[in-house]
Amino acid sequence: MASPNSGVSKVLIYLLRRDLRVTDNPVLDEVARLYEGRDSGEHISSQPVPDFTHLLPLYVFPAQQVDVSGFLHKDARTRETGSRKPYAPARSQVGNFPRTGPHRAKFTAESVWDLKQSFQKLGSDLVIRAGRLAEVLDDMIEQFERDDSVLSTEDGRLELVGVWMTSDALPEEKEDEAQIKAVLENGGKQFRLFGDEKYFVDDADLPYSSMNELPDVYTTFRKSLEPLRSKPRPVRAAPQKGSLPPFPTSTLIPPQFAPYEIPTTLETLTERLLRPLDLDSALNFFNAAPSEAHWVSTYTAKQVTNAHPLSGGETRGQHRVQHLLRTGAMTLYHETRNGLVGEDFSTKLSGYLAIGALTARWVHWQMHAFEEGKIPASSDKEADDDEDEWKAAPGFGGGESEGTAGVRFELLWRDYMRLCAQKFGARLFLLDGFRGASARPTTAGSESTTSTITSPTKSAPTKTWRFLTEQQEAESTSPKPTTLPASANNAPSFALSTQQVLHRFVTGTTGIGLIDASMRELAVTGYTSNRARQNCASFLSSPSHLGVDWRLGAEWYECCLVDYDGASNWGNWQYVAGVGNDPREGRVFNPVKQAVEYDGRGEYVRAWVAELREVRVGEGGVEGLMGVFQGWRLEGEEREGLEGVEWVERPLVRIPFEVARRPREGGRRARGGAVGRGGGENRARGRGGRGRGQSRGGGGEKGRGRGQGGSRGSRSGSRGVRGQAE
Ligand SMILES: Cc1cc2nc3c(=O)[nH]c(=O)nc-3n(C[C@H](O)[C@H](O)[C@H](O)COP(=O)(O)OP(=O)(O)OC[C@H]3O[C@@H](n4cnc5c(N)ncnc54)[C@H](O)[C@@H]3O)c2cc1C
Repeated sequence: MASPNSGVSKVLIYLLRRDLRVTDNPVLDEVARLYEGRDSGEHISSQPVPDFTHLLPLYVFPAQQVDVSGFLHKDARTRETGSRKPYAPARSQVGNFPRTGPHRAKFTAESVWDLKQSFQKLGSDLVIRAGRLAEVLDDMIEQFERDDSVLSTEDGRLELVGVWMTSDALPEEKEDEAQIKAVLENGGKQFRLFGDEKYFVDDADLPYSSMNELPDVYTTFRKSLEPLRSKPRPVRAAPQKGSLPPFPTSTLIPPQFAPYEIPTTLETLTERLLRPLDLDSALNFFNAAPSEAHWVSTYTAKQVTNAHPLSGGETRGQHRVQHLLRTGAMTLYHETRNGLVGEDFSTKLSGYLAIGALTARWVHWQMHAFEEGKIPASSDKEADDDEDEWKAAPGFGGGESEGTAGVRFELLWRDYMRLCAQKFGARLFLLDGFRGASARPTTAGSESTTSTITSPTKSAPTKTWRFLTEQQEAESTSPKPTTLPASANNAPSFALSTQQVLHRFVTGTTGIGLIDASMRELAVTGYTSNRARQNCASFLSSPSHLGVDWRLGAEWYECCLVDYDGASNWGNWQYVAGVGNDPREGRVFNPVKQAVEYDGRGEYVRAWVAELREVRVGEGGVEGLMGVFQGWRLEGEEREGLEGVEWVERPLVRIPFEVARRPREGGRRARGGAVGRGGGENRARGRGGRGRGQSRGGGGEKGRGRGQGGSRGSRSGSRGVRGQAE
């Protein structure tokens, strides 16, 4: 190792993307190991070690994914190298939506800032830039190397020795990696890609010699890895103060290239990111967000709150895990996970996992410690380790519970989605999905799987889609309907363009309560539950409902979700749209039946569809809620004040659905459930049936481990429900 004081600082850049953490971080672990001269013989790679004296952690807001126009300098100055043309706004391909909406922009800013503070606590720092990744690095190298650079001062000079970064499974990120590699290697610098270790099972422990062997069915994949509790590798320790090489003299670090400038506080960073993202004016129904003043319920005093009020960052993510364990929410997860209202019905860890602020195996080991009766160690010293409180937590020291096992089960879904993305490459984004008969074999991006990928075992059934533009329609080979399906709509003369249908879908004005509640919640908070996501995805894509090109839904989710993760989002959309890895053909969610089962008091729908809050549902139980679940069914006095409301008068779809009385002792009825005739995806499995060996889907089956109707299911007792499809 060269001495830090030799005048020339040999700089290694650690370029961070979706690995925004210091704990359980393979790159930092390796850097610290080399810097400290530790050699346990466990080096991550056999590549030559560059001679570095300083570490420069770098995060770049990627201009193709995030609109960076808010960073434009108001008097864009021109440097000698010439000012660059500003980047075009980052928009999605099919629907032209902003690729990163306000919720994730804010969450990302918080995560980046938290990381910066963590590096500062370690005696280092994080440099923030904006642009295309390879261009930012290219510019930095050029600045480093110019002899006449204003950066070469009596303080010394920086010399870049290499760039290390974590690999990613998606094609766009792979392209970035290839471009960065080319830039580095042209300049004679080292480029090193580390495995992405934020997942549950390490790549090296998968029982496949190539991605071609990855099963097309999740259950088969899961079974090949059971028992899940024994699968994750140990976490890598967080670096300690002094264990990382020093941060280079900041005056020597090349500035952000023109015409952009980088804000210097979290507040301004967030403000600049949000500046171009004016979702509110596009969706001016936002005043429909639940507020206590509007919340009227004769059934419950529970107030509806934002289900995802969480801020970004590793520190907050670690707190969240500790909170879930300490309150028993993780232990009870199997009972609550299909909830729709509240903060703790599910873990809400997805945002932290997506951005790499937490790793799935870190979550596993926290649960493991808890299960073994040990207070999980947190790197956050502020956490209050009140021993008595921990000991009183449900499940503490009780071994693996149904709840913690359920969380492991879900975390593995995330692994599976990512491996599918790796296996099928760009097919993740194709209309006919993984199953696409028309898709050409793709070369997977992974270095370990460069072989040509064959089609999955099942080909895509022929589907009809409504497209947004004539051009998209012309480019597609599938048959296209021109109006909404008359049978479902029940109003054949009512023909809207796809654009109008899509607008009503994303603004939560379809006329189907569960869908509208979820789409409004998504736009307002950046989160909606898995149950609601499945229903919305099915409703948009199914030919018996809207039959719209599912990629538009996936893109809208990409825009809005705080927890957007390319593989999980597009993989789940494919799954529900019937072009992905769902082994069952033609499954359709009936959002009215689902509302009856999972929102049996109408709390969720009435929280988010403010127009329905005043509707009196009487004592009619589920029957009385039919007008909440489909506004057009409101009659007489119930309809007062809603005359002329477009989605009440002319819903996009009318779903025939009746509530049938059943003798109490007769039909099959699950705990708290409203179900007489069970729909396929929600069949009762009883408390104990956590579902090992049961088939369920990423976008689909979530009924395991809880009665049909779920912990928040209808309390309608002796009533059964009948409806179309499921
Ligand atoms: C149409 C659709 C789109 C989706 N888009 C995304 C997305 O962009 N990002 C994302 O993280 N999840 C996505 N999911 C999966 C799932 O809905 C979310 O992970 C979950 O709702 C997040 O809430 P949670 O953290 O409380 O989940 P929990 O129920 O607490 O689950 C724990 C963790 O397991 C993982 N997980 C759970 N279910 C799935 C699943 N089906 N697929 C992959 N991972 C899963 C998540 O990391 C989650 O944080 C999508 C699902 C559907 C049906």
